[in-house]
Amino acid sequence: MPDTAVEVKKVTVYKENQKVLDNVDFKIKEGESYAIIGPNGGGKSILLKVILGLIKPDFGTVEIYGEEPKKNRYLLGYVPQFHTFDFKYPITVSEMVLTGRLGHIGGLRKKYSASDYELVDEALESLGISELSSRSISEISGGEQQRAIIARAIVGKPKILLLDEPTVYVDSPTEDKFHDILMDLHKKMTIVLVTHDIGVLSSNIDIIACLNKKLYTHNNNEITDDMLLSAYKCPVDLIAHGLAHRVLEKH
Ligand SMILES: Nc1ncnc2c1ncn2[C@@H]1O[C@H](COP(=O)(O)OP(=O)(O)OP(=O)(O)O)[C@@H](O)[C@H]1O
Repeated sequence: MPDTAVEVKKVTVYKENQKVLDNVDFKIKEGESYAIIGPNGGGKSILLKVILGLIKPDFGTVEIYGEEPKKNRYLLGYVPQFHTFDFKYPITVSEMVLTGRLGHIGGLRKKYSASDYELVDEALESLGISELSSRSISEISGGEQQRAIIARAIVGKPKILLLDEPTVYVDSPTEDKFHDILMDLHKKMTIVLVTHDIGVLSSNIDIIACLNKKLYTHNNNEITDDMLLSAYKCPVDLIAHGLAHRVLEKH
């Protein structure tokens, strides 16, 4: 298997005649943790969907371990934005996590096997929520729901985990624990993280990029003034815990 996990080659995407990604070009090596920050509407969620193969670029290509995303989709785990989940749905935490195995039960079987249930137990344990397995998803806290979503994404044993704003709705003490969880997952898989929250971007993130239609990065974990100025189009100072950015000067 090639050691480049994700390769985004000169990708341009239009939505309603507007360019939302402009010639975005980068590689993520196997085992790297890659964070993408940027202003609202900058194209972060679209980029994740392009990597997942859910949106086909108008120009350019994406490769997951050298193949088009559709072919290697099973290597990807996806944690969508929290608000896309309906937590009023009457199922337990383990039933919700089990749905993450759906894409992996192929052929005529179409039934979960004992190993699917074992993988659910393993995922719940790695997220520290084993004791919640038989609780209803509507009756656990927001931070616990967030972990359940991540457990659902990793139960398919992905090699690459894509997370879209995983700390939204998570308070600061929970966020500290979330950070540990993220670093633990990073030992096992490549991480691609979209976030507004600079608190998550510790020194453990390998590469940080700013996205506002175009992608700006120095291929290291520094956020420099020129990256911010290019992406946010105004002088900004990123601050931790929730706020996307603080504008320093009138713009
Ligand atoms: N289905 C769609 N049809 C038309 N425009 C869309 C569609 N989806 C997204 N867009 C537009 O594409 C741009 C990028 O959207 P995207 O959701 O990727 O931004 P984002 O960086 O994830 O923003 P946020 O930080 O607010 O979540 C936005 O201007 C958005 O309005």
